[in-house]
Amino acid sequence: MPEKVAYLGPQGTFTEMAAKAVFKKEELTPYPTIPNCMEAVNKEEAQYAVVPIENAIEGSVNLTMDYLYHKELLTIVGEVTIPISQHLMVHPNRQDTWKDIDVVYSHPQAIAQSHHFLKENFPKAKISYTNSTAAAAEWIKSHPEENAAAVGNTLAGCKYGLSIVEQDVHDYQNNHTRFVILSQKPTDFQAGPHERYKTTLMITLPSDYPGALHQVLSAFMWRKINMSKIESRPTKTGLGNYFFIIDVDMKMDDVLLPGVKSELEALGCQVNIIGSYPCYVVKDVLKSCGSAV
Ligand SMILES: O=C(O)C(=O)C[C@]1(C(=O)O)C=C[C@@H](O)C=C1
Repeated sequence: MPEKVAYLGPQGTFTEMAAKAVFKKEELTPYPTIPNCMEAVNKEEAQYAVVPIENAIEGSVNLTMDYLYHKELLTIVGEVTIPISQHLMVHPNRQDTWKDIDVVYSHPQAIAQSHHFLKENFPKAKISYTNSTAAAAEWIKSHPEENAAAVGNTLAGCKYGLSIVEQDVHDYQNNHTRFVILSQKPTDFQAGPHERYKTTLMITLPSDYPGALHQVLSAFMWRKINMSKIESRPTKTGLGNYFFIIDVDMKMDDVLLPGVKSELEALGCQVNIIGSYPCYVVKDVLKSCGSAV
């Protein structure tokens, strides 16, 4: 039976590009928001969800992090990293007058990645946030009367018949986003050759005391486990209360990571291992229409 995969839509998002790298096109179903994608898996409407988790310029996608911790107890079964190029796109009617636009639509991550470009070129334009870059492109297509542009990718430009008037408007090169594949239960997800394995832990400290974080880190350090990411997020229970998200460069094993977990639990920490998964890296994404539409 084919899988059903919920991804942040509509068609033409970066998330769709990431999802297509590991799933068949027919398996993909767009959902309007990141929480909707995650809920779809929890309600068993879909077996998997693909959602963004971190961008190289703007950092973590907090909505995904927070939903994983506070709302939807899902497992990360895979990761896909793709290159990100943001373009400025207008309705074809505005191809020659785009320099006069007074509204720019896009997802907050895309706007933040293109902040300097927008400030330099459209200092007076109003910024209007959408649930995704493709939602911005779809809006421009259906509102030719608006003097507006969208920031998004080539796939969306092609799908919604927009004119790309300025390419690569993101402020820093080497722009990449990591996406996670989520499922209800750990599964042995495989989609061809992967680059490496990672394991993600969410750790809540019992209370704030001197050296607490140092103790947590030392449980990894003396076992020589390499961390590829550590980040704190508020537990939403009061100022100064955080949980930590830690990615380590290894597959779940029977000795080292269970050892870390018991050591930290003995210190009063709450430790959730939210996935041990293969990481896929996509080198090239769509650069011109052709197969996109
Ligand atoms: O809006 C999209 O196209 C998305 O897939 C979301 C998203 C994100 O949330 O980071 C994905 C990649 C880009 O960094 C910009 C936006």
